[in-house]
Amino acid sequence: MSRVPPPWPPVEVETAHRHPDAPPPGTKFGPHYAHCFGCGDEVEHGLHLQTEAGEGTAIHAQFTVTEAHQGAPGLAHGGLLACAFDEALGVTVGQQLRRPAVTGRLETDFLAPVPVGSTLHIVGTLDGIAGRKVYASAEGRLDAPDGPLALRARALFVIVDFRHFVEHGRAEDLRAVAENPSLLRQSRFDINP
Ligand SMILES: CCCCCCCCCCCCCC(=O)SCCNC(=O)CCNC(=O)[C@H](O)C(C)(C)COP(=O)(O)OP(=O)(O)OC[C@H]1O[C@@H](n2cnc3c(N)ncnc32)[C@H](O)[C@@H]1OP(=O)(O)O
Repeated sequence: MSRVPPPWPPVEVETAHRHPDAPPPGTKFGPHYAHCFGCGDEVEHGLHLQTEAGEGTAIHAQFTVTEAHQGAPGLAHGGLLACAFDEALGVTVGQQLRRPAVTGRLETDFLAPVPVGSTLHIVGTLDGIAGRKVYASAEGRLDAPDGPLALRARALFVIVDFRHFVEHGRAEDLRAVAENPSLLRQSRFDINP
């Protein structure tokens, strides 16, 4: 079977520039929502993905695979690894463009097994923008920023209005955030960037 992926981005795009207010390289982001499975600090067995701004549109992310993340004995579950890329790419789009966006499509190439105890180092970047469609991709390496390549991912994010979250979120969770806004750990996006 050929491992040559189809052309990327799949449509004609404009260059995606980092927003003038995007945090400078080296800025650590911390979780965006306490109960986010990808980064939340109140999710006991979540990924606790750590993210930091890189150069240009890059975001650097990492997480350590624990026993709670297994699929096969001693190996990370593939869906959890895809989740880490969804989160890392979501932060790439959200922080570098300063626009709310959701994943429309995510594809992942699993190139090498990822054992429990290893730390996955992910770098995500923006690849282009076409209207509301934002294309981004990432690579994940084992145990060091220049370690063996274990995964690649490509994603389409679709820019949405904030109403998306209010209209679709479960009422009791929205209420909990309204009562305790610090559950959203980061300041809101510019609505009109
Ligand atoms: C302060 C800063 C804080 C930062 C914090 C960051 C936190 C980040 C946390 C991250 C957490 C992790 C992130 C998460 O977990 S996000 C959660 C997971 N994702 C979702 O729940 C999204 C569910 N889907 C939807 O809500 C809708 O389908 C959306 C909104 C995506 C589009 O519905 P909408 O009705 O609005 O628009 P549209 O249908 O006209 O589509 C628009 C365009 O897009 C194209 N299209 C759509 N889908 C696909 C597809 N599959 N393949 C190819 N193309 C696709 C479509 O053809 C069209 O193109 P065109 O016809 O215009 O050419």
